[in-house]
Amino acid sequence: MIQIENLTKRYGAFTAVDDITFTARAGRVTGFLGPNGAGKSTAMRMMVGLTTPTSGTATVLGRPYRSLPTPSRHVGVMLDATAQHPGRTGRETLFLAATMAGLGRPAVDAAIERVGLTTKEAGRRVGNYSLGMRQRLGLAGALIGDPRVLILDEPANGLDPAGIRWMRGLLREYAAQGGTVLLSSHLLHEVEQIAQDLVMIGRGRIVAHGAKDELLRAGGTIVDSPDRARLGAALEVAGWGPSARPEGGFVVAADAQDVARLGLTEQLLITELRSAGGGGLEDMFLQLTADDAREGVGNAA
Ligand SMILES: Nc1ncnc2c1ncn2[C@@H]1O[C@H](COP(=O)(O)OP(=O)(O)OP(=O)(O)O)[C@@H](O)[C@H]1O
Repeated sequence: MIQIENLTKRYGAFTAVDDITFTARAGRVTGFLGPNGAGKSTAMRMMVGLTTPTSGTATVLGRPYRSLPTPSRHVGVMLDATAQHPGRTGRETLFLAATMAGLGRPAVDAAIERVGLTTKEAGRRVGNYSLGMRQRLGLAGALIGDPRVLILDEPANGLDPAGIRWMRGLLREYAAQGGTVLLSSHLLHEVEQIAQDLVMIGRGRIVAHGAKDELLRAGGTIVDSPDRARLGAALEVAGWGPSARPEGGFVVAADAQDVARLGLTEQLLITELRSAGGGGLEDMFLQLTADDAREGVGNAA
């Protein structure tokens, strides 16, 4: 479990992370989502003791990361997959990580196998790796000590669709066995498929968090009928704040079942009824972060 309480980081007058509080639970994959510059990396660096918070606390398995004995046996961390030494082979890189964790060659072999690098690839210099291979190597490094918590900054970056599917399987299985996974991304659809819980951050602040399914439901329901005028009026009366979609029909803040029931009572033929789903969440995400996207602005000098 990772517990973040009122965590804040200021650089001079600029607040990179602004009083965030959330918990990433064991047995779940938590997606940490936000546009570029939202404060995800800064928050993650504070979680693993690389950046000192201005105020607030971050604990992993009930303790500050820095006070964990042999941290990599408890928490697997991948913050920047491009930071690995280009002159070392993948195997050498992992051997160093294993040694620091007090482990030997079998742990290296197991990690290489777990992330699907071939023996030949593991023997190549990291400088010649593709970004996707570096991500796999980074993940192998994070997993080497068989930790109960994983903290991964943009782990899907550079992976092709097959690679993303593979990683999704690996992380879901890891969580299903009781592990805690916190992973960041600026791409909603990437996280949406992996995570069960979401924490959305914009301009250093949490703008929404909770179970993904609940947030998706909050994205609303799409409904349409050949008698749109009457449908619109009925939805309005029901108080579900219908908004007309350019492609036809309405998005409403209600469950599909409630909307279907309304159709029945009002004797309206419903020809489309579905969750706004990922689209709804994407809209919500963009709306929530629209004022907060800070691409190229607000950085402390
Ligand atoms: N050492 C620092 N000094 C000053 N500003 C910093 C420092 N580190 C980060 N920042 C600023 O804090 C803000 C948040 O950065 P951070 O890297 O945490 O965002 P992010 O959400 O991880 O973004 P991305 O998706 O682009 O990686 C940015 O505006 C960044 O420029």
